[in-house]
Amino acid sequence: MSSALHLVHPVRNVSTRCIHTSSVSLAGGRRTTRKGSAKPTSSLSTRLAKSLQPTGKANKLGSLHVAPAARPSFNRDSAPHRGRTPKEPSVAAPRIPSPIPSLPAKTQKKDNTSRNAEKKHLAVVAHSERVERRATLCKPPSNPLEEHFDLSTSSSPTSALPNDFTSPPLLPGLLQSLRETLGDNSKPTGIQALSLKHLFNQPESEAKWKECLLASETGSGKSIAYMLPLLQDLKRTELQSPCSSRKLLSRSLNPRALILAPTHELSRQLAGFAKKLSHNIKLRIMCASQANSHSSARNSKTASKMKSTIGDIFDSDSGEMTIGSGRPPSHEVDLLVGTPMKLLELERGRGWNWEQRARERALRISAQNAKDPDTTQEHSDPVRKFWVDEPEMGLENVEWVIVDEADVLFDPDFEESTRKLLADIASARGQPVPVLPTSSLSLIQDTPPTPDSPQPISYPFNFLLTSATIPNSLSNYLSSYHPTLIRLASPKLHHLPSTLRTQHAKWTGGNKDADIERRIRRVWAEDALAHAKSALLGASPVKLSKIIVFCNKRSKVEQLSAFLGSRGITCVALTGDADSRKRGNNHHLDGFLKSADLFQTSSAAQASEKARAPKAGSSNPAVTPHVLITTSLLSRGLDFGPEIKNVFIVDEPRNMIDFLHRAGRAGRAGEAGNVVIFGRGEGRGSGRTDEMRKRVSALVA
Ligand SMILES: Nc1ncnc2c1ncn2[C@@H]1O[C@H](COP(=O)(O)OP(=O)(O)OP(=O)(O)O)[C@@H](O)[C@H]1O
Repeated sequence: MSSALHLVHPVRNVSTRCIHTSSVSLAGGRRTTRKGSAKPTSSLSTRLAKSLQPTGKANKLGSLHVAPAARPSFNRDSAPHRGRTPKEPSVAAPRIPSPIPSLPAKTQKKDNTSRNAEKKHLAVVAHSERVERRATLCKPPSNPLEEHFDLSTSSSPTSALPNDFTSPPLLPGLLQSLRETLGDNSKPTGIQALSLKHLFNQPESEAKWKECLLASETGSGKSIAYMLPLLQDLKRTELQSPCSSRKLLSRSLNPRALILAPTHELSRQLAGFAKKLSHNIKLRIMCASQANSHSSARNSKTASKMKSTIGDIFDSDSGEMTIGSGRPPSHEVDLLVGTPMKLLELERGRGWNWEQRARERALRISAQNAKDPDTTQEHSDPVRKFWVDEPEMGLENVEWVIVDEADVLFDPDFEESTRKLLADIASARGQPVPVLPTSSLSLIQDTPPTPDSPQPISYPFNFLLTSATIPNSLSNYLSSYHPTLIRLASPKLHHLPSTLRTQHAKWTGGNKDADIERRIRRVWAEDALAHAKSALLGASPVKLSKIIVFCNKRSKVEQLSAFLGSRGITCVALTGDADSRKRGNNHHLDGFLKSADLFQTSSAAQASEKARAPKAGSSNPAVTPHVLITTSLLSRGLDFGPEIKNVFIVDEPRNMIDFLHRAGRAGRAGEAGNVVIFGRGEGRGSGRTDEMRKRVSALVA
């Protein structure tokens, strides 16, 4: 290949010039301007052929000497479109002397030898063009995703990976729960096999603690990949050190492991999943994720849930936790799941940051007043009554921290809380680490270390991060501060799941909401057809698909929901501040989330089991919501059920990371799914749609 190209390139340059005689300067020939405006005495190929005539010198085809590639004098596109500014300034190419002086054209007669040479030359040119075309087609396109993803995170070697959950041996109870959840014949996915191989052994180096990043495409089972080593280790250490030998701790809650997640919904789902997996090994799992409700003890659903979990440290009437009672907790919590903010509140005390928030607010207002003195605002905080309380959680026992959706928790919105919490755990365990100034993470560049380079951070606990997307900022942060961290990545990282089909839908130019409605009805019409076919074949019935529609703005979510409602399509519309999110459970997503009842008490589970039994109208989209409209809020980590076969992306996502997570709510765990991307077919905005299409195709596995 390479030798062919060596031969080809000089010829290709000549041939290109040969084709565009209208626009180039010919090496050693007359300079032509535009087609027809000059009369070259012979074509370039003819003259080249002439130059190849055997002259007794070593100018045979095998050692073709062609003038080095001369830069075209102006852009190819500029000549036929007169009046347009050429993209590049027109620079006259230097006249390059022909390697062989050509014979005067008038006096030269074409004899047989020269005709043969010309034929040979034309064959070479044609061949070189073919090779060139093929090379262009085979060349990998420059990846349009480079600006978002760290594409250097290569997949981990997949040789000699366990292909069964029994190797290395899982605790029998854990294996049993896993089989109850996934089925008897389930096999580990790629990322789970990597986890089984690397996270079940003690670290080989002197370091006591594991540091690892688990990265694989959406829906590939990362939760199990980190929960198995975590739950197994928690149980193993519990068996090795019975309760009686543990330290008496002053706080009510003293978890041994934390899972951090960006939303309450995800925290609840993860806690439920961990609970199900640890059912047989009897670990105590708790979700600290109260919803975004007003901070008041009375409203706290978390408190009542905690109460039922850890009994007598709660006031039986008010549902409040009894703080500072001096009594050791009657039950310990092994694993606590929550958002970084919620966990900080438990650890530092509710309202720990209100003073700081008030200061920041005062600064913001005075800056605003300085800018616009006419609209002077009050500097002092309005009188607000918060329920401020003492810390409730101790971190001394924490031996595992899992950062789920790590790229979000280390992005500017979350990084401060995440790093504060990690630093607090390290301090509580007697090994303080420096806390970086806010927002410095995103500025870290992947540059060689210098004396001023950041010092690596070594946390005194097992530190696992996981995500389906590794942006450059996270990758650089990890390289700088956690250089020894192991990166385990699946081969399909930064690709859409292979079972997910992408479709592009064009706006008709009229009412966009009506376009969306039409597309929804088209999905259901296809379901009805498939159902009719399967009924004919006696196969199992096909259910009406459920659809998630992703918008960018709250107002759009509300407007679309109202429109579809008026057209007889009942929807669940969910935005960040929706009241339904304040209830402290995931019931607002019932019918969409997979196993939404996992973490409920048994009576609640029975109730929802009853509620899930097919009812009259349950397949009627006018009665039971089959469409969930939301923003990127729900695009992260949530495991939607297999009924979610379609994701509609109606507003262009902020970036391709966002796109990948939105699309990844369907096509999970090997289920088939479709992602429909809406965009303009022509006119204004169609350029962006084309760009999007290009980027999406780069994500298709
Ligand atoms: N080995 C397996 N065999 C079959 N199903 C599995 C297996 N592992 C996980 N699953 C199922 O796959 C689904 C997706 O798993 P999970 O939510 O952990 O994916 P994820 O990689 O964390 O996705 P995301 O990146 O969106 O957070 C779950 O319903 C889970 O039960």
